[in-house]
Amino acid sequence: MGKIKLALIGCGYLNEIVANALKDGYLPEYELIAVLGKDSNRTKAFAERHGCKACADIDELMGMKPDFTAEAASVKAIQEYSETILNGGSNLVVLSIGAFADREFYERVKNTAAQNKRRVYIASGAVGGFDVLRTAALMSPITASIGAQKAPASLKNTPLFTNELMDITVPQQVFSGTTKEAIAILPTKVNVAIATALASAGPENTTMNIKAVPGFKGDEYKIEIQGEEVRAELNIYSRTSAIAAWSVVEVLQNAVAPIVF
Ligand SMILES: NC(=O)C1=CN([C@@H]2O[C@H](COP(=O)(O)OP(=O)(O)OC[C@H]3O[C@@H](n4cnc5c(N)ncnc54)[C@H](OP(=O)(O)O)[C@@H]3O)[C@@H](O)[C@H]2O)C=CC1
Ligand SMILES: O=C([O-])CC(=O)C(=O)O
Repeated sequence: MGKIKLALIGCGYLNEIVANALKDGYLPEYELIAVLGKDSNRTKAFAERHGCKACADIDELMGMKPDFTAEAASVKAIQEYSETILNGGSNLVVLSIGAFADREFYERVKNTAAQNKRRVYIASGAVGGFDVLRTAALMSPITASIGAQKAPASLKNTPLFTNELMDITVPQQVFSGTTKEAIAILPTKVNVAIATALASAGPENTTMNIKAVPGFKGDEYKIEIQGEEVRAELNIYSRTSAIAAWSVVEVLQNAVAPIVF
């Protein structure tokens, strides 16, 4: 039997890790066939490094008939391409989960996947524990929250950044609200919050707070849920966002594994 055809959307930091993991033998069932980026030179360079086709647009990518398409690009990419990917007969692995904060879009993508007998896989990204969140939410209504610690500099080029943040000497809360409000202002920083919310109390009902912590390196998330019988607290620290790429590798392994987690 031939290998499962994998296409990638995004040719940046995370998909470089995914493509290297494939090269290093973590995904022996798959072959990388194509990549779609934004900048054509970067896309071509990535394709050359990894021995696959550089595609200029989503139609060219889908023309390669991928079985799985893994996204590490942007919320906009998921908004623009998801339905084309599913209608084209590919499963979809998503990291820019923030796109699904929009209920109507989420339902549309869900229906498109079902109609095409394909699946959308929500990668655990920089957090995890979605199994326990989903299980608890089945048993009773739950409350859910996610707290994030980030370095002040990591908030640059976002509405939460002020120059004063670079001089703080104690942690400072910079955001408090719902996960839906958080992703609207931080589309590249809190996809984890929407993934957590979709697995628990929903984007409108899951609360989020973000603290800027001086001298902090990496990201730390604390997820807390409370149901009638189940309480869970999950703390996930990652020094870099590489964990998100490896979570895609884990999804791809799980999708073809005889024993499924
Ligand atoms: N769920 C999670 O836990 C996490 C999710 N993420 C998400 O993953 C995304 C990728 O992260 P990372 O690899 O570090 O980012 P990079 O900026 O390194 O790479 C992003 C890549 O996607 C490409 N891209 C962006 N928009 C589009 C588009 N519309 N169509 C095609 N290609 C596109 C970029 O192209 P170009 O180079 O031309 O700009 C670039 O190649 C982030 O934007 C973030 O939203 C990140 C970390 C954790
Ligand atoms: O890397 C992280 O910690 C999380 C992130 O960017 C996201 O959720 O979009």
